[in-house]
This record gives sequence, structure tokens and C-alpha cells, in this order.
Amino acid sequence: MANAKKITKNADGSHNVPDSPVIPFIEGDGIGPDIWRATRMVIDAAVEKAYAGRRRIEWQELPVGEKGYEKTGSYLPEGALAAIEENVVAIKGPLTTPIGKGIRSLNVAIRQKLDLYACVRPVRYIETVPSPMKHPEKIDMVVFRENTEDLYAGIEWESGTPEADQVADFMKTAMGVDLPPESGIGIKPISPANTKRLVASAIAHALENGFSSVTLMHKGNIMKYTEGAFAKWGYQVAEERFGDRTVSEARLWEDFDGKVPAGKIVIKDRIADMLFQQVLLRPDEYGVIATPNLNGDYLSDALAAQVGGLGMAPGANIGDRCAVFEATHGTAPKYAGMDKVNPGSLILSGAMMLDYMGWKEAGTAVRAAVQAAIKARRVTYDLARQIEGAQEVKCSEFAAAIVAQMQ
Ligand SMILES: NC(=O)C1=CN([C@@H]2O[C@H](COP(=O)(O)OP(=O)(O)OC[C@H]3O[C@@H](n4cnc5c(N)ncnc54)[C@H](OP(=O)(O)O)[C@@H]3O)[C@@H](O)[C@H]2O)C=CC1
Ligand SMILES: O=C(O)CCC(=O)C(=O)O
Ligand SMILES: [Mg+2]
Repeated sequence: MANAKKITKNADGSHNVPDSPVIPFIEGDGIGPDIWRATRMVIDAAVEKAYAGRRRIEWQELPVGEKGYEKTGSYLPEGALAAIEENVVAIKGPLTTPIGKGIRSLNVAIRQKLDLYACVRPVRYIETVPSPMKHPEKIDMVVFRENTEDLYAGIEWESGTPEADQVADFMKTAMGVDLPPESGIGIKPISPANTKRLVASAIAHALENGFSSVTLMHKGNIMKYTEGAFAKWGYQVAEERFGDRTVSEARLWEDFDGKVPAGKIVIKDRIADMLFQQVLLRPDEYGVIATPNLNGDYLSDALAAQVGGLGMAPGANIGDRCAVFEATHGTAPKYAGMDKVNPGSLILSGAMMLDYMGWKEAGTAVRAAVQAAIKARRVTYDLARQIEGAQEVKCSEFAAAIVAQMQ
């Protein structure tokens, strides 16, 4: 489009979004091309429906992952990161990471290099979607996963290497700690600054979106100075930056007889293993959950199971400079190129992107059409195998059914 322009960001964090913004996309590996084609079709249709041709996205492909390697010899060409940062908003399909060898995660690298510190993964029930829960309608949570540090910092040394031996020697001589011979070693950094900015964004989200609590999820009884510190710094930032709008669970009982003062939300903390059972048994007690990287990775897939599985779980990686929207799931390699899987997660990530851009009418149109298409019970294999009387359709057919709901 001749008049395509870049989205820009103001000092106060607000955006200037032109009517024809350039939005970079990464198609992704494995099932990426199938779900990206479906997603693009749905987003374009929603924008057309909401704004009657006045607005249109100008998509710009970034070759990253296997496609990047084929085209440029690099899995993550520098130009791709620069393009995301320049255009402020981007969307991506999943990228493959080999297990126990080979390149480090490109997904994690994108988050770290662009400082996309909040991985935001909403978990909300959609009517008719199959759920193992008795009352799935009680589920309305958003995971805020710290995205830049913890065990995902990539500081680790392989068993038997000179580097691992050197670290083991240092641990023994300087710190008095004996590690089992030939240990592989990883480091888990959790810092006050990165914890506080993540928890602050979780609290701001809770306040802006009517949630009644923010839960700090941690394993601080065992990992006292990393996960335990995460909870401590989380409470600190609540007090420092949102003291007039928050109350800690402890103070709620000490000073307010268990009744939440008007206009305030509750900040509480839960130990990670226990929280996994509470979100199953009493999901309505949890709204926004802020947590370090690894806990958040585990929790977001587990919660997805409660509301239709990974095929329906959207997400976003948000920083101060830019944001990249992506599904919670991976490349599901066994289904690559089969036009089979559910594009719902990436489509709903696209709806989050439209909301983020301020194109709320288009975001709402996407969500309404997804809901209506599922109610019609012509759905992809993952939902069809759980919904009685449903007819299985391909990935592309499901996308077409969603678009048809917008006509
Ligand atoms: N952000 C990213 O880019 C991510 C990348 N990955 C990478 O993806 C690769 C594969 O990881 P893996 O652990 O197998 O996890 P995946 O999420 O790719 O797939 C696991 C299973 O989840 C189900 N599933 C996933 N996506 C969909 C979908 N769209 N529709 C329906 N069902 C779906 C399938 O279940 P079933 O078998 O029951 O049909 C699938 O076999 C790895 O290289 C990993 O590192 C993983 C997570 C995130
Ligand atoms: O980067 C990967 O391969 C996996 C990432 C992941 O599981 C996630 O972001 O939830
Ligand atoms: Mg994951």
C-alpha cells in the first residue's frame, strides 16, 4: 500500500497507529505456515469488517527460523529484530528449538534481545469449547510470566567441559560447595529490577481490567534468594508504586477483617506446586498471576488445558519499546504441512494485537467470530475429538468458517 506507515510510540507509552500500519510477521516453523495463513485471513477480514476499508494492515514478512536459515544463513537475522523494533508491533508463529543440543531458543532470544519482559497469557473460557473442569466458566486468569531471566537466561555449561569443571572448581574452592562429579551446571538469576517491572505491569493490568487480585507464584520456600526474593520484591513494588490501590493479603486480615477496601485489589502469594492444584479446584480465587519465567512456562500450558488446550491459548510478549504477539504452543512438528491443527491460538493472539493497537472493534470482531464458529461445531481435530456431535474440519476451513461469521 502506497500510504503504509510505521506505528510509533510516545514517551508516555501510548501509540500512534496510522490507518495502514506496517506489521512485521514471522511465519514460524512446523505448523507455523498453516496457522499463519489462517490467522492473516481472519485478521484482515476483521479489520475490513470493523473499518469498512478505511484501515488495512500492510504485512511485512521477516524470514526467521528455518526460513531465515535457508534465505540468509542465519536463524535470526539482525535485520528482523530491527524491523520489529522499528515497527513497534509484530506477530509470530512458533519456532523450533532442538532438545539438549544445537541452537538456543530463537523465541527466548527474541524476547531477551528486544527486552519484551512480560509474557502475557490470558486463560478465559469460550462457550462450547471442551474443558475437563466442572465449571469452566469460572476461569478468567492472566499469566504474567517474567520473560528475560531465571533459568532461561541461557547461562549453563555442559557436563565434562572445561567450563563446567572451572565453575565446579570455583564452587569448591571459593564457595565451599561440592558438586557431584561431571555435573552439568545452570545459573538462575532473578533480579529486583526485572521482577519489579514485571509485577508492576501485572498490577497495572489487574487494575485496568477489573481483576480483584494479583498472585505472586513462586517456589520461595526452597529457592529462597531467587523465587523467595521474587515474592518479596513483588510485594515491595506493590507498596512503592500502587500503595493506594493495593492491599496485601496479610494486611487484609490484620487491618481490614478480611474485607477488601473499596478501590483496592489484593496482592497475595502462593507456592508454585500448591497453586497448580488451586487453579484446578478453585479457579475463581485467581485473576492475574505474576511469576518467574520457568513457573510461567509450565503454568500457562497447564492452564490452557482447562479452556480447550494449546490450540486455543493466545499470548503476547510486551516490553517498553515494542510487542510481539504469539501463541502459547510450539511447532507441533508431527502436524507440519497437514493443514490440520487449530489456528485459534494465533488468531486470538492476533485479537490481542488489535486491542493493543487500539483497534478494539476489530479485536472484538475476531473473538465474536471465533466464538460463533465454535458454537456451530465445525472445528479442528483437537476440539472435534472432545465436542459431541462436532464435525472435524481442516485448519484453513476453520479459518474460513470464522471469516464467514463476520459476513
Ligand atoms: N513460542 C514458541 O515458538 C514455542 C516453540 N516450541 C517449540 O516447538 C517444538 C515442539 O514442542 P512440543 O513440546 O511438541 O509442543 P507443541 O506445543 O508444539 O505441541 C504439543 C502438542 O500440543 C498440541 N498442540 C499444539 N499446538 C496445537 C494446535 N495449534 N492445535 C491443536 N493442538 C495443538 C498437539 O497435541 P496432540 O498431540 O494431542 O494433538 C501437539 O502435539 C519444540 O521445538 C519447542 O521448543 C514450544 C513451545 C513454544
Ligand atoms: O522457545 C521454545 O522453543 C519454547 C518456548 C516455550 O515453551 C514458551 O514460550 O512457552
Ligand atoms: Mg512453553
